[in-house]
Amino acid sequence: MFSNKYNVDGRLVVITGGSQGLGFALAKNLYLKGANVIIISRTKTKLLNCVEEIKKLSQKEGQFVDYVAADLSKYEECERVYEYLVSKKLLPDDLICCAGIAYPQKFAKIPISKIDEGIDINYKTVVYFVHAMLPLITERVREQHLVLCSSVIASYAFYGYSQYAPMKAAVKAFGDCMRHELLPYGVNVHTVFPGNFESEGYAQENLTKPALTKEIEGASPAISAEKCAEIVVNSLQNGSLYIYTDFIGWVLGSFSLGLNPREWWFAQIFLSFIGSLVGRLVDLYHEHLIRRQSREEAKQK
Ligand SMILES: NC(=O)C1=CN([C@@H]2O[C@H](COP(=O)(O)OP(=O)(O)OC[C@H]3O[C@@H](n4cnc5c(N)ncnc54)[C@H](OP(=O)(O)O)[C@@H]3O)[C@@H](O)[C@H]2O)C=CC1
Ligand SMILES: CCCCCCCCCCCCCCCC(=O)[C@@H](N)CO
Repeated sequence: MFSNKYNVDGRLVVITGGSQGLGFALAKNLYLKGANVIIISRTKTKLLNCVEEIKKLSQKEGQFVDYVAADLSKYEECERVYEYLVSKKLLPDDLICCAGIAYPQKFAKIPISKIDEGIDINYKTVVYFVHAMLPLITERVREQHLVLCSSVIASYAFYGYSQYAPMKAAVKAFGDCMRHELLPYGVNVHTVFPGNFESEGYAQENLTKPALTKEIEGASPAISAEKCAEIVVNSLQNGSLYIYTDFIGWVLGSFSLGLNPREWWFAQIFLSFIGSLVGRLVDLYHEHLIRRQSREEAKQK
């Protein structure tokens, strides 16, 4: 119906988790390309600093940047964002959901509060926020982009990510449902499957991340948040529905194609064949690492 390409200039983009990491990098990237942006997160002081920094990148007269401080894991706060937009007569063109958190640790060592936090921040901020925004999204048929942040972990869940991987798989599934349901309204639903990138959240998660988890995910060296944002925006401009930010993420996504959106048809189909042949061997290698570690731990006792 509408082009699935993304023309940034003059659009109004609302970014959740926009006060740091990927969300903030995306806000700066899009603002530099002429978009108007509204960033949302819980901490007002951080948001105020971000707005000041973004303003310095202004490209033209009247370009707009604003913030809303809200905890989007609470539905009333999502409704407050909706009311703010309506009261200011702001109709977003695009929504980017970046809020997320990981607490990598052996499951037995994860307090229930961290499991709740994983559900709240990775999942509820997405479904509650999109639900509250629906009246604006479905108001009339027009080109819109809904961008959800999942993770490579949704293609391959492994040791240490029990608090996080299920939520990112849920975000992927939610995006797939929305791609169908919002199609009649001109909404392109894009799901991002980032590999590791540097951010405040990434630094925090590394404090609890087991050595084995670090070893397995070493295949995805952290890139800068700015680089990650640039890849995401380029992919949006190319019309990609599933967006990968590094090679290993693209390979793992190709290994699990199923009925998913795909590009480079032959390359990805070839890889999905390779994946069905050798994928289990990769996992068996990781099982070997786990057994080796538990033997070493047993020796030390
Ligand atoms: N960094 C990485 O290696 C990877 C990250 N990802 C995903 O990419 C996304 C961005 O990651 P990253 O930049 O590292 O994240 P950060 O942890 O650095 O930033 C998270 C942002 O979300 C906001 N936020 C947290 N909770 C809420 C809430 N309840 N309501 C509103 N805003 C909230 C935070 O601000 P405040 O605390 O003030 O609310 C902050 O702005 C996340 O979804 C993450 O899971 C995926 C793959 C790899
Ligand atoms: C031939 C194929 C070999 C495959 C080897 C498997 C390697 C797995 C790499 C997965 C990297 C996961 C990065 C995302 C982590 C994330 O989301 C957190 N950092 C959250 O912030």
